[in-house]
Amino acid sequence: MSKHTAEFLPANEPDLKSILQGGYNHPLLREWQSERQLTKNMFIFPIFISDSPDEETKIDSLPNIKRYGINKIVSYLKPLVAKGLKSVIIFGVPMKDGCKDDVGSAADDPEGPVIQCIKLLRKELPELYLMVDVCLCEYTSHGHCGVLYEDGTLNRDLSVRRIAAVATNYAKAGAHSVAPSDMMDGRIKDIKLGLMNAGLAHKTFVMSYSAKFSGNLYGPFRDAACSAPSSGDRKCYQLPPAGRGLAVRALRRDMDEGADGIIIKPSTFYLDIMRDASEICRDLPICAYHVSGEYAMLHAAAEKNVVDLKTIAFEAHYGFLRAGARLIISYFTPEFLEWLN
Ligand SMILES: NCC(=O)CCC(=O)O
Ligand SMILES: [Zn+2]
Ligand SMILES: [Zn+2]
Repeated sequence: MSKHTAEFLPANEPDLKSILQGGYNHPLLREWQSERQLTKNMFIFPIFISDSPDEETKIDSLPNIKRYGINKIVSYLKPLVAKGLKSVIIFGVPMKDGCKDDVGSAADDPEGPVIQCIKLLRKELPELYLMVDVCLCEYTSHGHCGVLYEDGTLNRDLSVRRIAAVATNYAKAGAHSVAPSDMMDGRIKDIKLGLMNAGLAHKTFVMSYSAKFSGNLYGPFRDAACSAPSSGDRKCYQLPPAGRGLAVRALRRDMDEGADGIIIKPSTFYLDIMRDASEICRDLPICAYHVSGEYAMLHAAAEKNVVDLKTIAFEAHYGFLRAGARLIISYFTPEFLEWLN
């Protein structure tokens, strides 16, 4: 061996698997290393529609997000659609005095904000895919997600019947997809039956919030939707945060009842459940819901210069893809429509 080549040889036996950096030293390589990229069509944007037609109100705890009235929503969404927004999830916020009752009649009031919004957006933005959240909490006087017995516990049968009726009425009004977030046992089956009876099952996507955990991350949403329960909490129907086994059972059940897609909510704190869902429900699209509290925390950290907002948002959302999600409900949607250009 010449003096010249010897200096290029490692002193010891080379470990050919030890060097990884050659695989990601260039920006293009870093893209090649991600199994999947974020794309605009994965994003579903939550919107809040109230029953005061001209409303446009900032929500202090939910940065950059406003509650809109029916006269304001089209002009807000139109530029986003032009930038590539494909889909929204609609939340109704009835605020008029006396509009809430014990069965949540305002949810599917033909003159109420949700039905009016569905009809308006179908007409004015026909290319936009409309998913509608189905729950009773925004519309009931007690603020719970179902119908209650007199002792305040949940009447499952009445709740599920009511929720199936609401979902069917949204589909009749033109919703492409209904997304029950109430967590009542057995509602997917009843919603599917309701849609079948109405002749709408073949064109309505049932997106189940299968694994929705109770916890401390929904505060800003409750400010936006005015939907905090007036007494008690939601721990008897939303899943306990440490209950992985319950989540697995809920995933299996909703899939067996005919769900077309599955939501895991919240997202960053529940990536293991997202991975479980992508394995258990591997034939269904899995959707991560990056909820209001997660979004607000990232904003708060960015304001304190603890993180860079864009970098941390990409990092969080890449996590969902890695865990197996194909869709993302995110308040960052307008930003990603810019960032993904
Ligand atoms: N059904 C929607 C929620 O309950 C809350 C979502 C959020 O906190 O963004
Ligand atoms: Zn609810
Ligand atoms: Zn909800």
